[in-house]
Amino acid sequence: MIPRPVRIVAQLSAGVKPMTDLVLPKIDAYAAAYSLPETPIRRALREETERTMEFARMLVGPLEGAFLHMMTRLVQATRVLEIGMFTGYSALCFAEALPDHGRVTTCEIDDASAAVARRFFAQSPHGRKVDIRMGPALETMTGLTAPFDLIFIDADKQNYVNYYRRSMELLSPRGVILIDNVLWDGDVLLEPPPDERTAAIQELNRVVRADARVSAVLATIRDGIWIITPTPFA
Ligand SMILES: C[S@@+](CC[C@H](N)C(=O)[O-])C[C@H]1O[C@@H](n2cnc3c(N)ncnc32)[C@H](O)[C@@H]1O
Repeated sequence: MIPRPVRIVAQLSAGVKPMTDLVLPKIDAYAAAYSLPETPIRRALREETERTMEFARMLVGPLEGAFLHMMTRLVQATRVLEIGMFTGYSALCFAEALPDHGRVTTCEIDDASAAVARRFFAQSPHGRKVDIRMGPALETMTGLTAPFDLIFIDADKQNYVNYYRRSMELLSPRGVILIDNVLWDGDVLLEPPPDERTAAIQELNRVVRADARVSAVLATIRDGIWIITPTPFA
């Protein structure tokens, strides 16, 4: 068990900060209400996370969760890689969308978060599809073999460019990379960047924009999500 101060530093390094809402909460709630519904087990996980965990806002929530579920189906994924599991909400979104033989490999460094995730995965018929890899995600990614159909990057911002580069090596030719928080609460507009994490996200956005191997859309869902396919813009 990682001691609590270390755990807090780990979570802070994931890039938590008090978010304002780029999208009005009532608009987000409206969009979520008209989208794929949140399953009862995910709702219970979200509510427990909000009650018991610091930085519960790291969890993607119902609307982005519906988006992740839809993307998993659109690319007909069987192998999903997630960088940054937290209490397992987004991992469950993927698992629920995968066929029976599908698998989510998810990376996490915080034992307390993983303990919550394991408890909820055990209650879900889809939980057996989730393979948790504890430890620094870059090290885990080094040991993984391609191809993954969908890769979701949602961990420490300072490593975003490294995660993106390794993801491009692991991605299936028909796959998609999704990267979360790439508007960083609007701070991507600030020049000079106020801190290292903002600078890291600005750098990632420049790297993706300049990458001639991919087509990419920076979608303004929640805190901004890159949708990237390994197909050059013709
Ligand atoms: C934004 S949260 C993930 C939220 C999750 N995707 C969800 O929607 O429920 C980021 C997570 O990444 C983890 N993390 C931070 N640095 C990491 C690293 N180097 N390797 C693996 N996990 C890391 C943190 O402990 C945290 O739980």
